[in-house]
Amino acid sequence: MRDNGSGYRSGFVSIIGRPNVGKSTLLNQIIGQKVAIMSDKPQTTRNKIRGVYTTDRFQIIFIDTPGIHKPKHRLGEYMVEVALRALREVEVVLHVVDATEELGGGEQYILRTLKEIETPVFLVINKSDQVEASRIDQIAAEYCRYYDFAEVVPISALYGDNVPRLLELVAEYLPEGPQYYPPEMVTDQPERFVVAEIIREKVLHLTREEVPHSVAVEIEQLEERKEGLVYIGAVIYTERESQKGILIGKGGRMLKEIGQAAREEVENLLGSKVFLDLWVKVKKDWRRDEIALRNFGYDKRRI
Ligand SMILES: Nc1nc2c(ncn2[C@@H]2O[C@H](COP(=O)(O)OP(=O)(O)OP(=O)(O)O)[C@@H](O)[C@H]2O)c(=O)[nH]1
Repeated sequence: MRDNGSGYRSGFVSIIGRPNVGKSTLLNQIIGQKVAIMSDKPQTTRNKIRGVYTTDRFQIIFIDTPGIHKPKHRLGEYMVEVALRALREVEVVLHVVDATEELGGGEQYILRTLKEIETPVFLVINKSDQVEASRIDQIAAEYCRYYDFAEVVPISALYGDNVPRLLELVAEYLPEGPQYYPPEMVTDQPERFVVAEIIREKVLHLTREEVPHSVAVEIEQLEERKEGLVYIGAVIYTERESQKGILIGKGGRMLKEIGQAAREEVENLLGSKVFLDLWVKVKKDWRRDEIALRNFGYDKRRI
């Protein structure tokens, strides 16, 4: 770890934006490996650090902060407050918008709410590969009518266009600080954890209602069996027998679908063929069980 005073800069950055604007794609482009899990269901991410980007001059730690959504009920208002508090604690907020979408009411709500924080907010206009260059200026002007952005940066998260420039700009806003994490570390989530998250993501995508949030995944084994083939033994835990039934599905169809989708993605992550051995077990009320929570990686002491 470097000391203060060396000119080294470091700090925490949050990526926010409406669903589907490309937040996960951006993070993956920056970190260069799949670390963020993508899902269309809220509260997918339970762990805080999503990625670390290190150079010899600066280190940016991307952390997860809840997004701002128009509250539909009292709890919603509370959640907006939680989100704002989190955004006040970072050095820079990257507000990602989709260049192919019109600036709608949901977006205006976010921009109004952001006025309650002092943190510098960048307008990151994503999917610039999809529109004419002249359109970018129009979009920038439209958004800047609602909010005084610290910087406006058009990018293509998918192709990486202008992403290095974005990172350099972020670095200018970071205070002098230590290198919190070793340079080779891109996430505080070990490989097993990322694999477990991928499986959990598939469960979230493919199941409904009460099942998703009662699920935890444990990787019991992850080892290279022979050249280019990795064996992974994983258990999906649920809280009730009925949920187990849903996860397995008729004739095992659901479990097969989950396994297939997860396997393809894990193969991309690990860069090798994968044999994914997936099991479903019931661990009654695991969410209220401290030891089970710790075993699944939700350790309060590490947060
Ligand atoms: N053409 C183009 N497509 C992009 C770009 N960035 C993201 N996408 C696509 O947009 C879709 C949504 O991207 P995600 O990264 O999942 O979006 P997100 O904001 O993380 O979405 P949520 O997890 O729902 O909040 C995906 O199909 C991406 O491939 C881009 O720069 N150009």
